[in-house]
Amino acid sequence: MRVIVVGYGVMGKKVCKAVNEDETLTLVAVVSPVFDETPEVPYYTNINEVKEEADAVIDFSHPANLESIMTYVRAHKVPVVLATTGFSEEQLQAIHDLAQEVPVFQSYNTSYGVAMLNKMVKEFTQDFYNHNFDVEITEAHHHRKIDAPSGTAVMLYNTAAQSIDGAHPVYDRQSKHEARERNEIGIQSIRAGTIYGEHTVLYGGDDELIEIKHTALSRDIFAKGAVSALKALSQKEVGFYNLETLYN
Ligand SMILES: NC(=O)C1=CN([C@@H]2O[C@H](COP(=O)(O)OP(=O)(O)OC[C@H]3O[C@@H](n4cnc5c(N)ncnc54)[C@H](OP(=O)(O)O)[C@@H]3O)[C@@H](O)[C@H]2O)C=CC1
Ligand SMILES: O=C(O)C1=N[C@H](C(=O)O)C[C@H](O)C1
Repeated sequence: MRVIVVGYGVMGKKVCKAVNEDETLTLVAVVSPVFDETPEVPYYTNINEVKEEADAVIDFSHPANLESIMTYVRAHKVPVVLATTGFSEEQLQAIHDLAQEVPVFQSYNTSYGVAMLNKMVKEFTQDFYNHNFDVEITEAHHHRKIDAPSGTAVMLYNTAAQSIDGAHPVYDRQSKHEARERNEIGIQSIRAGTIYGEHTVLYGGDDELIEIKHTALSRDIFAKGAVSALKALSQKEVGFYNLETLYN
């Protein structure tokens, strides 16, 4: 399968390496507004200018690229893995609309461990909540990260919120000065140093706490997860897939 990688930042470069290491995949071009080093394959600032033939696209870049990526995959009828974070509600709707035309995989985290964490949150939140536990989410990332909360924290919030009537996120306690409501889910972001990504879901009850935490020890988990997702996606019909539905 011939692959275009959109994004040539920290993750884009990792994904190029993961594509090159897979004997069933060929990297044909990379796309980024700026190249701080010269890629070994043809490179472009806009995906719609790519001249090489391609069978799939992987995106680890910025939400500003979504429209041009959608134009490309619609025109070429190829599957796309969208791993960028920070999409708006309108963009997420547009991604679901796109999935009526081509196979689309979208996930704010492509690691196996976070998929399992999300599964646990789906399974346990209702019971904890019914037993008067509060739910709080904390995420920590490197100081380069521009979006907050992290996409993964948004995903974990959405999963937990399914089990809590009237759930709503609270990002800022400093302007509130009120005791927390039962059905709120606090989401806190830390940005420091070179942290690859940490996500903790805290269930806090009377005199007891349970924390479920995922720590990324390398970015390879995201790059390899995206490559695996692409390979699985290439076998799928047109539609929308995430980590919960792709491997079923
Ligand atoms: N789903 C997952 O598992 C994971 C997702 N991510 C997400 O992947 C994305 C990339 O992360 P990372 O590689 O660390 O980030 P980097 O900042 O290192 O790279 C971002 C890439 O996007 C480009 N870009 C930045 N701003 C714009 C813009 N306004 N318009 C067009 N292109 C732009 C950058 O170009 P330039 O160099 O010129 O700025 C670069 O090519 C983020 O959204 C991150 O949250 C990260 C890890 C795992
Ligand atoms: O920007 C990052 O680095 C990461 N972003 C993703 C997110 O926003 O959840 C996934 C991972 O935690 C790394």
